[in-house]
Formats: sequence, structure tokens, C-alpha cells
Amino acid sequence: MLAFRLGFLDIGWLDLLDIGLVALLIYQIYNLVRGSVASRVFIGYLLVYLAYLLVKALSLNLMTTILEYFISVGALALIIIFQHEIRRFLLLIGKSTNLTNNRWLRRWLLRDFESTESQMPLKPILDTCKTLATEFSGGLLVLQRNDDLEKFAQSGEIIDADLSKPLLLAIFSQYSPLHDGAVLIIGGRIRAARCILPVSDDDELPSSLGFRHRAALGMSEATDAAVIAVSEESGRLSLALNGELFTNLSLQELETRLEQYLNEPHGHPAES
Ligand SMILES: Nc1ncnc2c1ncn2[C@@H]1O[C@H](COP(=O)(O)OP(=O)(O)OP(=O)(O)O)[C@@H](O)[C@H]1O
Repeated sequence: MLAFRLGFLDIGWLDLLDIGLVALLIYQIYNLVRGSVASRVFIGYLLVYLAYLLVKALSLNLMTTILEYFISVGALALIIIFQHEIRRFLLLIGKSTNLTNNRWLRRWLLRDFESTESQMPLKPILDTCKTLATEFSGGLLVLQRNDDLEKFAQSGEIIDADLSKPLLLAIFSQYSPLHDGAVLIIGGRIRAARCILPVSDDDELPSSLGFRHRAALGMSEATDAAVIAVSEESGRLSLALNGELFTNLSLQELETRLEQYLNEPHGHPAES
């Protein structure tokens, strides 16, 4: 089916669709690698590829063979170098194609099976954050949503206790042997303390934020959990959701974002 003619080129609707999809793909790749070291590697690889096309067109056989080898090995190297970006890209696709992300469809599909009430009692958590922030005690709290967090719980001390502010404060007290690491709240209970979380290697995180915040972000990249970090240094509250870190939140903002995020049963990130 012909859409229009451009000089000697016949352009069909499928070609337009193809061009649109490639543009979207390039835009997404640009967004993922923008500002990172990976973007320079990507540009370097692209230049080598252009050089390859040039020497091939000029029929410089030896140079073509060398660059051909370089590009095929380089493709493998690119997968290793860009593993973080590729993971983020696949997660992005996974999230946006998840049918249950559609609120209307989800309500219709799950109307008989799910209550819209959050399973996570937020009050003791927010009260704890408030106290930790005013006392400049650090804290790292992981709130489960849908993903299984058991392997992270196993990295720390299993507690399996009712959720309460006094217990959370006792755990995060600097005199407690459990205060280091993260507390995992699973199914509305304190499942474990002193847990080790994956650390994000995001280059765009401000250097003022240390490993507590990197761990919060890393956990939100690896799972759909909501992760609260209370800074020991500044008393500031941060929240990591779906690979995004919201810093310097008021208690009210933290509550609103958490309610919005945890009350959406299957995958909508809280809007910023
Ligand atoms: N991978 C991790 N998993 C769980 N907890 C971690 C991890 N990395 C760091 N932490 C916790 O963060 C604490 C403080 O780390 P650090 O001072 O580097 O963080 P920060 O982001 O600068 O936070 P703060 O503002 O509180 O100083 C550690 O003592 C530890 O309890």
C-alpha cells in the first residue's frame, strides 16, 4: 500500500510504521544511555560501524575483515558493557506491556478477586520514619508489594513479628545489633532486619547520597518493593520506587506516594 512517493522512492504505510518504530527505539536507547559512560561507548561503536560501512564500500578487503571481526566481538562486549541499560530497557518494556497496568482493565479483570485496600499498615511505618528523621537516626525500610523478597530476608536476621513503631525504633537504635542494613516488611509484618540489599550503580545519583540511598534505589530496580531511606546525616526522607529515587520528601509527601503506589495492586509507579 503506497503512502506517498519521494523522488524515486515509494513509501508505504508499513515503511512509515517501520521508521516510527526505529525512531522510538533510538529515542528509548538514547534515554537509557544519556549522560552515562555507556553513551560514549555507544557512540564509539557506532563510529566503528560507520568506518566499516565506508571501507566496505571502498572495497578495502583487509580492513573490512578486521573491522568485521571487531564488530562481531564488539557486539558481545556491548552486551556486557550495557547490561545495566539492557536490564532497565527490558524492565521498561515488561512494565509497559503488562496488561494489568491498565487501571480500567485491571479493575474489570480483578474486580472479584482483589480488594483495593492496601495490605500494608502505613501508620507505624510513617510514625517510625518521623521519629528517625527528627532524631537523625538512619533507617532503611523495604515494603513488599508483589515480588517475592524472601531471598533478601534470608540475607539478614529473621524476626517475623507484628509491625509496631516501638519494635522498629528498637531495631534502628544505634545500640541495637540489628540496626545496620535494611528491615523488610512483608505481608504487613516485620519479616527480617539487618538485610543486605543490591546496590544501584546509577551514575546520575548525586554524590552526596551514600550507600543507604544506593541500596534503596538498587532494591527498587531489582524488585517492585517501595524502599524508604531515612538519612542519618540530614534526617531527610527518600523513597525509591521502580528504579526512581524521590529525595527530600516531607512526611505528607511520603505518605501520599506510598498510599498511591501500594494501593495500585499491579505495577503503576507513583507519578512524580
Ligand atoms: N547494600 C546495603 N544493604 C543494606 N543496607 C545498606 C547497604 N549499604 C549501606 N547500607 C546501610 O546504610 C548505612 C549507611 O551508609 P552510608 O552512610 O554510606 O549511606 P548514606 O546514603 O550516606 O546515608 P546517610 O545519609 O544516612 O549517611 C550503613 O551503615 C548500612 O546500615
